[in-house]
Amino acid sequence: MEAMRGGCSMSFQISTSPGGGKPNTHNVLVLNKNCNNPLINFKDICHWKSNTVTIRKRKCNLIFARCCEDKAPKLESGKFYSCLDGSRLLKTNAQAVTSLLNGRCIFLVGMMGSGKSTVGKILSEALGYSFVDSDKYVEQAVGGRSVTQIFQQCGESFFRENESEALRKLSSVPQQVVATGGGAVIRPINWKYMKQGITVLLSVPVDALARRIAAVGTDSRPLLHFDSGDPYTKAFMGLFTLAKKRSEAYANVDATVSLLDLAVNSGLEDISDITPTAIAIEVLVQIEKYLKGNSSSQMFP
Ligand SMILES: Nc1ncnc2c1ncn2[C@@H]1O[C@H](COP(=O)(O)OP(=O)(O)OP(=O)(O)O)[C@@H](O)[C@H]1O
Ligand SMILES: O=C(O)C1=C[C@@H](O)[C@@H](O)[C@H](O)C1
Repeated sequence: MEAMRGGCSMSFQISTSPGGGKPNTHNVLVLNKNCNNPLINFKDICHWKSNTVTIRKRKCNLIFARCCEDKAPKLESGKFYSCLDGSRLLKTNAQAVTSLLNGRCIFLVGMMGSGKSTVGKILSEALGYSFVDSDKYVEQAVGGRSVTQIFQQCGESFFRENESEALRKLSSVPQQVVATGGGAVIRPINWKYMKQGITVLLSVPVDALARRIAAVGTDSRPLLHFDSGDPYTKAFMGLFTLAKKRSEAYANVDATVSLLDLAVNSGLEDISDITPTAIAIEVLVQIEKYLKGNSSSQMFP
């Protein structure tokens, strides 16, 4: 029992059934993390066993404990990301993926507001990569005009030409995380450029996208400019139509991070409870899965 004292900040109920033939006891998995906020009162534990295991290349002390029924912690299983120290987990995952990437870029794709820039910045920092926002790259390339101004003054096809040119140039530079524009997926030539690296889709339900965009307004999103409706309705209507049109194009990605799946697997009811760091970690997990299952991983380019 001394080994646990001053130890566990995180605990996990892995079984709600009575444990090991002892009535009124529950099996509990405790992750020992050297902090002074135990979720289980040690006097409630009637039996325990400790084991060191490696989870995603990180050594953890797992303690399988059995405690009285009404004293079992009320946490649901699967809350790894919210419980573990996110930034350390991010670093560990980034280290594992860096060597597999061999300098290849990551192209984050997804609808407007899906979090490509927010998550991309976190990822780039963890990997020691540069971060580039393709919309901002285009804005600079055409003399500092905003995306909205480009759409209004020169039309969408002019913007798309410049977007393709930006992706062509970006695809020849190693070690970058690129947040692509939401519509980058619609031109086949862009896939040729993006496939020089690893493409990852951030899949977010339209309702959540509309809420995020409505919170900051639709001014900077020319494809969501409608005459009538409140900001949420305008955003929802436009995003719904675009998402439907683009669903096949988005399916070309190498890996997908679905916020709905992530919420379910983490035991969260609301996807807005998933932090950008947790999403960045999941991007790395999915990239690792993709690269390990893909024997054609080569050195950049
Ligand atoms: N995980 C998240 N939870 C809640 N809000 C988020 C999350 N990620 C991003 N946001 C918010 O959503 C909005 C859009 O995020 P961001 O700019 O990163 O998306 P994007 O995919 O790069 O958009 P665009 O393609 O239009 O540039 C921002 O206000 C951001 O703060
Ligand atoms: O979804 C889209 O087509 C767009 C998304 C933005 O990132 C910008 O690239 C532009 O507003 C168009």
